[in-house]
Amino acid sequence: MTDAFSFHLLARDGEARRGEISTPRGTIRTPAFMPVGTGGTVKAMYLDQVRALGSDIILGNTYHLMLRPGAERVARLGGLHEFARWPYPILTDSGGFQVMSLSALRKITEKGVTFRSHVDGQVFDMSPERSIEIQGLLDSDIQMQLDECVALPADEKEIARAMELSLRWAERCKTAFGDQPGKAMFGIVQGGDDLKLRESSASALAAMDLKGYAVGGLAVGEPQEVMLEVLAATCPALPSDKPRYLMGVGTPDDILRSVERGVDMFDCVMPTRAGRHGLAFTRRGKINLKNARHAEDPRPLDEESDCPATRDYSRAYLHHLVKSGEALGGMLLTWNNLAYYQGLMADIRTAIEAGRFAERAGEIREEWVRGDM
Ligand SMILES: CNc1nc2cc3c(=O)[nH]c(N)nc3c(CCc3ccccc3)c2[nH]1
Repeated sequence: MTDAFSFHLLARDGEARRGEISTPRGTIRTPAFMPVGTGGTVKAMYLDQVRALGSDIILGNTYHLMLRPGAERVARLGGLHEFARWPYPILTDSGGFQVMSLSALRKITEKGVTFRSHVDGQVFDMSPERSIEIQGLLDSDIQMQLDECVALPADEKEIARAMELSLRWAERCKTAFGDQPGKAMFGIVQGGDDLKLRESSASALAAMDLKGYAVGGLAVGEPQEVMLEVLAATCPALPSDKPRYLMGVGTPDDILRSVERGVDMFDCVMPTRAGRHGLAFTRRGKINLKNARHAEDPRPLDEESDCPATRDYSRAYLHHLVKSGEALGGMLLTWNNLAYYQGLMADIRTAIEAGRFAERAGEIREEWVRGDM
């Protein structure tokens, strides 16, 4: 255990990196998938199951927690780790993205964002300083700067305005965060699909000498090739000795292609949300358990898995649970999906260590399309 926050590169394979982030609350093996635990819970899971699947870190959400139960209340109850009984690292978002996607009446000025809560209509002001204060009250280990993520398509002037505002907010967040050895504040690269703006955002953030860097403004509906182009232009402009976090990404294929371009950390609601909607990720591709073809299929999702949800329950039973809206359906499929995602990340980490990431990625993709026997 250590009292500092540090990133160590253990191996490289092309642009793909195998690393480790050491924090006082534990080590994060990268490339890492971070399950989304928005309100202090990973939906339909017990956190000790989440841990047992190999999750080194989960995400919390400033926007949701500040509205309910309130950041000061969580602090009075000992912080988010105590509140949710998760003693390992937590990363929290700054709230700006959620304001733009969830709240009504939102106004952005130099000072910050003003918004009306989607819970009870109460109006809130959130400045970069207040966002960092809230993340501190939550006792978050990795805190994100407040930023403005513009919805694409947008014109170049609008993208530039939001990118430059986000840089000024990064400076203010860095000042507000100050010097907290065991914690980190990450900057967020913006710039839409404009590669020049992306490069200037990344370079300006790199000059701030932050402990980590996120690539924001993506996974907002753009085609995969646009995301990949942005990554190819952005990652090289970021320091190679700091972690890179691609926000909101993604499908298994997105993750493989982003690791290939130098990304270390990922978050996505896909495995948990899809699980609650009857969708199972397997190494032979996706299976929609709502489909009637599973009604009498006695096979488990994957007999070779060591996850009980994947190995011990028939597709017929999962189909029945999903069709009848039983809570256990979402629980078992969420368990399966997180097991699949964490298994994929472990597979990726091993392949990079062995210098065979490209080959392994090809084998993984090939198995998806070979389809389900
Ligand atoms: C799904 N796609 C997606 N694209 C994103 C872009 C941004 C962005 O440009 N700026 C910020 N601050 N966050 C973003 C997020 C939210 C990620 C998150 C969710 C929950 C907890 C912790 C973190 C995004 N998510």
